[in-house]
Amino acid sequence: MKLPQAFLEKMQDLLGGEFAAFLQSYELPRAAGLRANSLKVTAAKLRALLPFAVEPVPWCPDGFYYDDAAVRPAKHPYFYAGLYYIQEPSAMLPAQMLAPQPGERVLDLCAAPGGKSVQLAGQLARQGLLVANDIHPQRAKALLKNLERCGAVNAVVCNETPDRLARVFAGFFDKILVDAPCSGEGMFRKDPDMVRTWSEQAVAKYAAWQADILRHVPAMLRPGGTVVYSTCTFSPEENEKQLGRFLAGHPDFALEGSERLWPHKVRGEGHFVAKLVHRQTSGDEPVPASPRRPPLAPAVRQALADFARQVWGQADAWEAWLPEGGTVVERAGHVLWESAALPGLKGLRILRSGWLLGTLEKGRFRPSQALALGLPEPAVAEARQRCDFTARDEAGRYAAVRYLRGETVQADERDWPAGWHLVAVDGFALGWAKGAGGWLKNEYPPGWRWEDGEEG
Ligand SMILES: C[S@@+](CC[C@H](N)C(=O)[O-])C[C@H]1O[C@@H](n2cnc3c(N)ncnc32)[C@H](O)[C@@H]1O
Repeated sequence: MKLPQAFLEKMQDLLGGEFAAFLQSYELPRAAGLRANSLKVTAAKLRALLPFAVEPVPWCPDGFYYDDAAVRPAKHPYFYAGLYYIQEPSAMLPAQMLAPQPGERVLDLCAAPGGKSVQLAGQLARQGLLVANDIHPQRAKALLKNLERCGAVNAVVCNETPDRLARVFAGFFDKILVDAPCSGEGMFRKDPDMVRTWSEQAVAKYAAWQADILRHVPAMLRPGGTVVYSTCTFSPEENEKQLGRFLAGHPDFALEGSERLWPHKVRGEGHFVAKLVHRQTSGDEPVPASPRRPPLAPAVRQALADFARQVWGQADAWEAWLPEGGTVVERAGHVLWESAALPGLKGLRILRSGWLLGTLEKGRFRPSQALALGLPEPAVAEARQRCDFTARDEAGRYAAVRYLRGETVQADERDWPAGWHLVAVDGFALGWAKGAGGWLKNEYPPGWRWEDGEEG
């Protein structure tokens, strides 16, 4: 790989005697990883389920290496069921260092496409609140889909600038992750395009962007809160020097620790991660008040009850799936569960304010893809109207892939009752199908489908 001369000179200065080993790491294949989604499966269970070999990532208990020359984990029904997220192993460290606890309020400020957001949602275990934001509109859409696929029910997805977020979320978050845009020097092996766009001016430009993003972080943190700052680059201007300037301007913060992951020392790409804690100097400040949410209209409750009776045989089954600490609201035909902790979001660009359960069509409830993928395990197991696939044998796996492609549902030949059926693979929800005339109609949404032309 041809690397820019100015980059090599900088790295030689930075690494001294280790420079030769660092250069040699560019001759080695990059490390590929995936992480068990703890909202759906434990790492041990995933390892037992996967039809290919994986090895543990030392710094992340849910993380695994796989051989990307031999397997394509994104082409498996379990990926579509959200059992794992494909993530570069070093990128698993920032959320580990932030270590949110269930019930906390967490902001992922630069979140798309969402690897770390999904990890944070797993750590929160359906309790508390995750606000996942990205400034780029298309990337924010990808973030939403990844969070939905992984069943992150307590996540709010925004497409905002940090300063506009800070106006709404003053003193709100227990923990904030700033996975900053950067010059990507640590990704040269994974993404050779980053080499082409690298220049010393680019490093300076990113350093200025990062400072501008960091500037708004203290205002959103509660007194005594924690911030993790991470990049996938080596340049001190974007890492230690960046934080040095931040700390000089914010004496109420302290650096609790930092780590550099070097590709010649670990099985992973280059990363920098630092943890900053706010030294509580004043009492807790009041967090923004949540707006009162009107009670759900009786007609909406009835529509939910009719749907729940159809799928689970019980009208109140829907209340059991909901996470604690929130309410169901209806907005312009969209039925959502929202966290009670959420302040008023007026004026912000919000892609999703909570868990989209479904929509109302002519007074009837139509379940969303996010509902299927966010259902807790018992709700999947207890669904009476359910169509099961298995990925444990080739024929079953092929039938599941056909469903994911949006083709005719290849279910066993029984007389399928009318109404909604939850579709699952080996006990994990994939989506919905609808019974009509004894058959099942495929309701897997077009934007989620297994792409044509790809093997099953
Ligand atoms: C390194 S990537 C984030 C990767 C992500 N955390 C993950 O794990 O998938 C940086 C992201 O920051 C976003 N970004 C850039 N400037 C931003 C800003 N001022 N505010 C919020 N997001 C920003 C970019 O669109 C990009 O998606």
